[in-house]
Amino acid sequence: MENKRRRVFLVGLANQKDNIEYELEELANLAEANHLEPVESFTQMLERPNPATYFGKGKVAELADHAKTYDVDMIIANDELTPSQIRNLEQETGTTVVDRTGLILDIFAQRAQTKNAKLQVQLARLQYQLPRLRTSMSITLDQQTGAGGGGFTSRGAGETKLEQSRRRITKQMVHIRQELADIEKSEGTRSAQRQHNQLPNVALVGYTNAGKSTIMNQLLHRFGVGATSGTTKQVFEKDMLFATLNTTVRQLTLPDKHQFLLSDTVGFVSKLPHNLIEAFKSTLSEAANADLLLNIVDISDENYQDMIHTTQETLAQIGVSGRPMITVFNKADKAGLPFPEITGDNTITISALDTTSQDVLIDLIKKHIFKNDVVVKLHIPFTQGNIQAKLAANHTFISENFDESGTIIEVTLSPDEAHLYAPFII
Ligand SMILES: Nc1nc2c(ncn2[C@@H]2O[C@H](COP(=O)(O)OP(=O)(O)OP(=O)(O)O)[C@@H](O)[C@H]2O)c(=O)[nH]1
Ligand SMILES: [Mg+2]
Repeated sequence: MENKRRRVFLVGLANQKDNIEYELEELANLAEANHLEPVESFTQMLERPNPATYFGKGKVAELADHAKTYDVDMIIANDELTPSQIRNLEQETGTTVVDRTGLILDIFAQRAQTKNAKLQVQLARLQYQLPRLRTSMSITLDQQTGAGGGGFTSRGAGETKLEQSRRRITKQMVHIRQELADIEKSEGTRSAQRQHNQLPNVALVGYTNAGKSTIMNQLLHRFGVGATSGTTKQVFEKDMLFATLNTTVRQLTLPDKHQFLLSDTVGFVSKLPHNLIEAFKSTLSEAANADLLLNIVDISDENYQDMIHTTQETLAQIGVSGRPMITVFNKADKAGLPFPEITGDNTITISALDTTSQDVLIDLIKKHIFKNDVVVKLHIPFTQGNIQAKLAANHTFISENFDESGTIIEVTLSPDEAHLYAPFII
């Protein structure tokens, strides 16, 4: 019976503000990503969670009944619960209770590949576990076996043992923070180099599974380092939640020699755990520092409006606000919508795999990041051939003529470059 998936009951509170149907659908997807089988859901209209039992008193009894009727192995709550809410609910229902945060942390733990991502997830998990050491029947979901219970069952442990566990976890957290700081130091150097490079920075952000990595790969394939020889390194893309956990930054060079940096980032989901956001802050700084955000939206998903809302909320949570943004409605092929199509200044509908879509997207990106570029005429004396060579390496000239003392070049420059070459402008 090793492959039998555990049956879970999804429970949540509905209020005026949130769209509970969508959130429960999301929760079901998260559960499935964790190899669990959602069998039923249960909601209560309640503006605020009951501090002791999450649901109101009468509802808890009803929930206990339902849990028996449906013979579930686990109850999953749509919000992050306090340690005592988990304990009380488990007592009254006789069933293991896991919350949304625990579920998301477990998915992240499964997905983490790089050392950085592994450390970040581990830190977030430890932070989550620390106040819950004694409270849950089973905090970790054992992915391999799909069996109930896991590493952190310290219920009934003596006080000293609990103290020991707390101390061990705190020590581990200090250690991980140190390791992360070391990694960041070396990466910080890299990003400082990039800043020196002064290339515009464009970041792909958005809901998980929207197609961010696919777009990144398509553009890398055409304009990335090694594109001409077909040796571009690709990022991981897959039809699953949270395929990407670490940020990848790459340089793109367009046929007109314009260059910019493109970064692929971790996807969002509503109520992304606070601990994860904290742990992933340095990873997400790429988006925070971007000159332009591309908000990738899966237009073929009927909940796409909620997903846009989730992305906006998460960006605000990580402190990204007021950045120029293009909304990219992706997967138009799947949605049966015409593509590519531009609406206004900053909305575009595309299919990631379609070359024309990619071209139109690139043009729109260029309009934003190179909008302050100016066309100038330069007179470069023959004695300064090195300057002309440098310009030619990074620009396509609009025109090139000669007089008796030098070359007259018409070219598009960024404001910084225009400043740099000011002595030659005629
Ligand atoms: N039909 C269709 N499928 C697409 C398109 N773009 C991406 N996909 C598919 O959508 C799935 C998810 O794509 P990813 O690029 O991994 O999505 P992501 O936004 O990077 O997801 P996370 O890393 O989990 O946040 C993959 O199976 C892609 O092949 C598209 O334009 N049309
Ligand atoms: Mg991805």
